[in-house]
Amino acid sequence: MITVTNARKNYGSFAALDDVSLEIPKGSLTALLGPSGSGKSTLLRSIAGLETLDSGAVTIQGRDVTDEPPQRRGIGFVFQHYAAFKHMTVRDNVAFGLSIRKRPKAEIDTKVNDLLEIVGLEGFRNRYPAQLSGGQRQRMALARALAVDPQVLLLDEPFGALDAKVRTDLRQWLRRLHDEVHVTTVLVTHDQEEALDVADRIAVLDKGRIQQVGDPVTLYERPANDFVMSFLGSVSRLGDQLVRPHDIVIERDLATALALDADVPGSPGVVTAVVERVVPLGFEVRVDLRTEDGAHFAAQVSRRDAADLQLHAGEVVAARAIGRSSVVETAALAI
Ligand SMILES: Nc1ncnc2c1ncn2[C@@H]1O[C@H](COP(=O)(O)OP(=O)(O)OP(=O)(O)O)[C@@H](O)[C@H]1O
Repeated sequence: MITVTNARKNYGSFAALDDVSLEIPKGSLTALLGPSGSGKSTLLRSIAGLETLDSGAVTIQGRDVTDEPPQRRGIGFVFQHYAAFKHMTVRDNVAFGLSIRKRPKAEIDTKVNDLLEIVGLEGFRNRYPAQLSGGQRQRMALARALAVDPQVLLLDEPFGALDAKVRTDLRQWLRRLHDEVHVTTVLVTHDQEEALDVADRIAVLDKGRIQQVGDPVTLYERPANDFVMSFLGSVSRLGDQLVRPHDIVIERDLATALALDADVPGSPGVVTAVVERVVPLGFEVRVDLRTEDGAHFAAQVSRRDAADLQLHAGEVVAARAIGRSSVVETAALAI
């Protein structure tokens, strides 16, 4: 387990970490998720010992490491842009940490072979970093970080510089790797889909503060505040409520919508709006809407519902939200 207690870090008068406390369970894959400048990297680097906290404490597996240098914290670190030794082969790059610790050659060979297999680079051991793709370089970086059996693996946007397809492949690969090696892993990302996809737990940061910590389902279904809700997925604003575009049911009968609305306590009520666009998104259809007072929002419905409803631009609809994180229903009124 990693604990961070009351961590503060200021740059001048700017608080990059503003009293952050966090527990990262042993063996978990925890994502630090937040927008640019929210303090994710500062928090990760403080766990690594690459930043010194102004106040607060960090423990790793029960040991207070607040005043320990990075090399004594038992961590492996992978950055967005991996600084590989260009003149060394993949094998030597992965072996580096073991070689400087003067491990016996046979042990190094076995370990490096195992790691290259785990990261799927067995056939690349004699190549140089320049002869690898970006994704392969990041996998080499992970093998190198894992070589010294770290207690904790810290990843700062490790796939941030890669294109979308490689990113998606690598995050699924990282999840499988984690299930295999079980090393406590902390992943910094600004990509909510990446966090929801790979992490067991997500800590959402904004303005140097933790907004919520929980498993992906809890954060998505029961966000602690509007910031978390908006950051973890698209939202529509209906009246003064935030709702997920998915949580919208469209009917063509306004009277039914009003009757349903009356049954739901806490509903923000029926909002009438004009359909602006009907956008096919593959499995689903997004319906862009505009309320009478000019506010834009979107509903997302299944292709089948969209086909049944035969919605067209220009029609007046009535949107109904029954709760910020529960089902929202929209009734359409043909004109
Ligand atoms: N060495 C520094 N000197 C001054 N300000 C800094 C320094 N390092 C970080 N900051 C500031 O602290 C804030 C938090 O930075 P941090 O890198 O932790 O954010 P982040 O959430 O990781 O953002 P990003 O996703 O853009 O990397 C930012 O506003 C940044 O400008």
